[in-house]
Amino acid sequence: MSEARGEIAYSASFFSWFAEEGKRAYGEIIPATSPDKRIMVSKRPVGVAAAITPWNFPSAMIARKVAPALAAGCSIVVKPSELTPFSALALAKLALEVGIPGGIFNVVTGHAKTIGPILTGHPDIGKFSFTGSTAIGKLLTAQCASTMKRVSMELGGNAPLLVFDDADLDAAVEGTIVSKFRNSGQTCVCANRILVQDGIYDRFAEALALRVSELLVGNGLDGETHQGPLINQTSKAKVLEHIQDAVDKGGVILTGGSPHPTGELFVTPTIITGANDTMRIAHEETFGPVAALFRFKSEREALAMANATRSGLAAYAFTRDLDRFWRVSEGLHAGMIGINTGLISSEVAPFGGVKESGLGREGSHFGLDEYMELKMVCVGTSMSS
Ligand SMILES: NC(=O)c1ccc[n+]([C@@H]2O[C@H](COP(=O)([O-])OP(=O)(O)OC[C@H]3O[C@@H](n4cnc5c(N)ncnc54)[C@H](O)[C@@H]3O)[C@@H](O)[C@H]2O)c1
Ligand SMILES: O=CCCC(=O)O
Repeated sequence: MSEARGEIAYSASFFSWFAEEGKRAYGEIIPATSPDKRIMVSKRPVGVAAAITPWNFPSAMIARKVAPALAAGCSIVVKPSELTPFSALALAKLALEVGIPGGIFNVVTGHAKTIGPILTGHPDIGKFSFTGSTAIGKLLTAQCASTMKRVSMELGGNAPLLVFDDADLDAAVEGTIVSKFRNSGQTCVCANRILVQDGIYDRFAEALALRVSELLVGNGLDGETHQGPLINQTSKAKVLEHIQDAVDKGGVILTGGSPHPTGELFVTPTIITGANDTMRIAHEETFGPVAALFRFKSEREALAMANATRSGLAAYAFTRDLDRFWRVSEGLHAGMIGINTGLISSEVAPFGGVKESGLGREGSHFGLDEYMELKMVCVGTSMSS
């Protein structure tokens, strides 16, 4: 319940922010190369936008697209995940109630493979924005090519979280909990690989395992609960497979490691030490409450391990060394870097990835540009200055 309340406040923040930012969609006057010309650039709405969104954060992932689309002057059609259609319908109903005219914010629920090609292939749709898995993102990007739509892709991650010997241990433990266990490990920016330097590894593992074993797993409607269920059986099976695979390849479970008795979709928050590169958890997004701890010796080795992935959404590092902060934040290949924090998302900051984690940004003034085109007007004039 507390996560859900947080998500709704987060969703609302995008509407407030973009409602203001729409006022600042300024163009430019550019000095021309000859005295008898004037050059004006304005920002225009890209036209009808379409979006397909995932089940995790079923309101916020829609708000991050609809708010800038409306601020830019676009109407939008959203197809939410079939697992969470009601959040989208509730948002559309609220839009009507606050006076947004019918037909501006539209929701279509139904069969993804039927609706998808219409949204990606319709010539009257100027912009397609997707949040979801990398595999589906690639498919939909290819579909958009036929009409050369503007595309935004917010895709999967495999975030590294680096803990250096000089880190504040308590801050690193708390930051890891926030990053790894938010929404029971089901966020695209969740730390997926925890890389810990040799000198602090054992102390960090012990302190993290203690804190994680104290997390309260239970019915999400109980106010005190920290960890709720996974979305479905497929997701739970994948999480348990990652745990088993890690154990088979030499990993040691410090806490958790099994389903949780609360209900059939629950997994006990898990810490695994001795993680290595042969494990599935090193290469695949786990999307569940499992933290695998890899060991490294040098900063150079840590950066090489962190960047050895085709994903590039978020990355985190815990250090108190100022020079290291600069080297690491510049050396990590990700669209978003958290230094000494596990929580990086907000409506004012650009959210998005590099490499196969996607294209484009949501939030901030960059997020508004995703729904606007530049139009240049070059004017001939008899005035020479
Ligand atoms: N980068 C981000 O901002 C961000 C945010 C949230 C989630 N994600 C990613 O989303 C994934 C989890 O969400 P998911 O399981 O819903 O992802 P998913 O890719 O399975 O589904 C996302 C959406 O695509 C639709 N879809 C599936 N197949 C389709 C097809 N063939 N044609 C058209 N639409 C299709 C689904 O119905 C759903 O609405 C994770 O990989 C996570 O990292 C990324
Ligand atoms: O799951 C991805 C979105 C979570 C966030 O906005 O921080």
